[in-house]
Amino acid sequence: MTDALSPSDIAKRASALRAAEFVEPGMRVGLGTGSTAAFLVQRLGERLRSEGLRIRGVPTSARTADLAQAEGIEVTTLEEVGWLDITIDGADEVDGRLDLIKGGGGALLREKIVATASERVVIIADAGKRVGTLGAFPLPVEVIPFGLGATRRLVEDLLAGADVGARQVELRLRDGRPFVTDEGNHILDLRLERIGNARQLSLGLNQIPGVVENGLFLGIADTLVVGRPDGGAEVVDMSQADGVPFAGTDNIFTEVVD
Ligand SMILES: O=C(CO)[C@H](O)[C@H](O)COP(=O)(O)O
Repeated sequence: MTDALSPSDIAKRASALRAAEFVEPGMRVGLGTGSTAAFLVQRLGERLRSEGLRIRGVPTSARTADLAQAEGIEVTTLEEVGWLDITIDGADEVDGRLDLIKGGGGALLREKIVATASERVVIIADAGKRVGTLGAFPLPVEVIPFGLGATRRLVEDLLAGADVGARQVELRLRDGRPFVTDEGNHILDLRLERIGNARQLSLGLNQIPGVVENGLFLGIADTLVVGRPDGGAEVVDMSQADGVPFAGTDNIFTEVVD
């Protein structure tokens, strides 16, 4: 029922509906996590019922797995299918190079594994997720519970020497207790003034023992579908930029769909 949705949810849904058109019969599909990805899973369920669309879905979280199963989608594992034809997922921030911050929903580890094991990665979002520069959204970092205090201190030390300006490291809580990911880990949210060199920061974080993965998705997304509150969507495709992932926005092919 579109009428009951907020303008932002209508835009999220519009992006998901457009991206669902990229899914073809027989595909192995990575299914993202979050409210935008939930619209995608629902749409794929509708296509299954109306067109008999048969796909194999690899969910990036337990909640997406539950939703996909409820929609009648065949749920499998990355081990089972080996590689994916397409992954469609949301994001917390997207910049002009289609670099992302993800992990607001705490699923960044599986999301990054699934996305990097995909021929094509399509990001679905409302316009509010588009930014000039990544970094206003707190950067999630997944850490194992063992030695959490020491890992946190090493993360703080890294940030002290990085081009991030003022910084704060927070352990993500849920109901007053540390948030636990599907992999049994915790999340540190890094509130940063800026992300000077995203690639360097990502590499530095991942070198710290105890850090499992961080929410910077650099050079991973191929296509961005931005939904609008009027129900239309814009497709921004990096594959049209001569395969150069960091060519900047000038070379990016943009298609507006109403
Ligand atoms: O990265 C994610 C989960 O880990 C989500 O894709 C991201 O948080 C966006 O969520 P939503 O679609 O609800 O705005």
